Amino acid sequence: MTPKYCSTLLDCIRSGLCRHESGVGIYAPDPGAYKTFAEIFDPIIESYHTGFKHTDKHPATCFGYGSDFPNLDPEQKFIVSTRVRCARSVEGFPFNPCLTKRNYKDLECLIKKPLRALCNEHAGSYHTLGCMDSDDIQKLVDAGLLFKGKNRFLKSANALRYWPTGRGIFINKTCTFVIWVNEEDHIRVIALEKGGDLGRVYERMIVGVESLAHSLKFSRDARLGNLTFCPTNLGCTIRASVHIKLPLLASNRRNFLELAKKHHLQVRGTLGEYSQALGGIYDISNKRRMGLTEYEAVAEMHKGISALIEAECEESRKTRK
Ligand SMILES: Nc1ncnc2c1ncn2[C@@H]1O[C@H](COP(=O)(O)OP(=O)(O)OP(=O)(O)O)[C@@H](O)[C@H]1O
Ligand SMILES: NC(=[NH2+])NCCC[C@H](N)C(=O)O
Repeated sequence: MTPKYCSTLLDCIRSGLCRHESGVGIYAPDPGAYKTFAEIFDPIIESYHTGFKHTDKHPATCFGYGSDFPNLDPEQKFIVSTRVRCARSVEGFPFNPCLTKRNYKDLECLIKKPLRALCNEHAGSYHTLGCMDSDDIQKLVDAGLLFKGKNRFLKSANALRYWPTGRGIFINKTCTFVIWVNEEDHIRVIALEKGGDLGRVYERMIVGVESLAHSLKFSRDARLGNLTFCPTNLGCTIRASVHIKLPLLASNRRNFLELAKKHHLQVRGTLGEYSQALGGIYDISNKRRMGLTEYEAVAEMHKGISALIEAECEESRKTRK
């Protein structure tokens, strides 16, 4: 059992036991679980975040500068939109399965406070899920701005208790910066926009998460980096993605996935994890988040997406010959 919250191994693996289609199938009910059940978590972490061994230590935070990343698709031929997100947990609170109704309310209150101080392009408003109109919720979900409520993996992990208590979304005026509260993680900081200007989107996310860090203390482990509910999000927690059309490359699915894997990229469908590609639009992002700084994770994605675009252009040259 974990020291403070008495979480058991069953609490960790419940989602994998219930959902055999799981890719990972394990969550940490509280931060202590990563140490108490290291024997089961470490090999999973090592296999997901290729290259991060159980003897490795995650590096210190280094965001670097977005301006180092040139627009991935200046002619707007391939990329529909770009999004970068990171996750944070508030120190002193466990993760979803151990949170009480009171904890959810307290967390929401704590997180809401610094949001009022966000200014300029980050300025916006917070909406608590329980007070939102169902049509408005659906519109935000359809626009890819809000989490889908009933995620079967989260449900089987006991992570949807007291829903919608304490859950909510902060949105800026241009819908290019959002913060999710108490969904899978306590906090998800997300920046997104149309086109392929990864540097600009990343910079917007950095300013957002750094503003929150002025007033909130995040859970961090000396070896694992930022602590998150799912082991796939530990470390720098960054997922930098593009919605992209690569019709020639994607027509040979095996080669497409192999090339993506070579660049440590993950391919998802248009509507997120476990969805299908609609109209040939894929969600492609960096896969690993441990053993790399934030900057290195974004750089890995930038390099990989550039390589995929180059391969698509090469296919196009071949078909023209
Ligand atoms: N590049 C992108 N442009 C626009 N929308 C995006 C992009 N990438 C992801 N999205 C949208 O973000 C939403 C959330 O996606 P998804 O749940 O797959 O990933 P996530 O929020 O990063 O978290 P997790 O990896 O924990 O699932 C979806 O609606 C998806 O369509
Ligand atoms: N959103 C996430 N944490 N995704 C990664 C894992 C999702 C799910 N638990 C699985 O094992 O497939």
